[in-house]
Amino acid sequence: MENIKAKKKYGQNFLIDNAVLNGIIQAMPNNENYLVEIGPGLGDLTEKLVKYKDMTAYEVDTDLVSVLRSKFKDEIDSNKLELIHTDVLRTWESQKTLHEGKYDLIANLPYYIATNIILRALEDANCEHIIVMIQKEVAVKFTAKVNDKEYSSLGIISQLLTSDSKILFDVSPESFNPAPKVVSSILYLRKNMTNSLSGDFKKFLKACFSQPRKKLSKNLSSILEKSEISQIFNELDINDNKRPHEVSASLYSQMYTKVKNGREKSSRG
Ligand SMILES: C[S@@+](CC[C@H](N)C(=O)[O-])C[C@H]1O[C@@H](n2cnc3c(N)ncnc32)[C@H](O)[C@@H]1O
Repeated sequence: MENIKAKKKYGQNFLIDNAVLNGIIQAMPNNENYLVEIGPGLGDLTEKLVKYKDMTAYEVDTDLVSVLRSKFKDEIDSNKLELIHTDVLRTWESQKTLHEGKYDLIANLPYYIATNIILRALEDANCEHIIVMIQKEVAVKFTAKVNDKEYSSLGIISQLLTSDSKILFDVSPESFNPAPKVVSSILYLRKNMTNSLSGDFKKFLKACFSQPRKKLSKNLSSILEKSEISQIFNELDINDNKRPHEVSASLYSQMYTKVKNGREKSSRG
């Protein structure tokens, strides 16, 4: 390693397993989309990706950016690689998308903000595929289906915004330097480009799962009157005994629409 000490605060666990790097390359969708990488690190994945497509890489660490600038001088000079030195979450805050045009996100993500990055990518209208290495535990949540014990708001959001979600393969800690404490997985999400989340849907889900083992109706009582809950459950044929993980993503979406419509009606008087 180029005399660079991994920084914990930036979630730096460098991938050193060539078989895993090749596995990620094989998972790349065969399309005309542009490529975005978050956290190129020492550039081992970048080196393989840039052979296939022009791309942009976002890196927050000043020391790594200078290593990358010299390692990829030719690719940067020929505009095959655009290297942006920034906190990628700031870019999303200021411009809503990481690339003007359809793109796929491929990355070994910094785990301390992995969930946040995936949620931003799911809501970025230009991002079509998300193929990222993250903690297995988080990957399982994004792919969980109704009645799975890991099914929560992440699985619901993922189901509503994607047409395919799966774990491609697991990666053991020894494939990294330094080795993380947990097993990792490559998560694959293909977005349904016509769907989006409305208004405060994420806040609504937070209330629904505030106490995951309690009944959904109990959790909803923190934001709705008892009579509203009964009416909505009746209309959607939801049994009052259901726990939050026993209700489908589509029903959550329909429930939210009813809550929102009810609120709009009452504010109109
Ligand atoms: C798990 S390492 C992956 C490094 C490299 N891609 C690899 O596979 O070996 C995560 C990378 O994300 C970078 N990073 C952490 N937080 C970031 C942020 N907010 N914005 C952009 N990059 C970030 C880290 O500096 C690090 O290079």
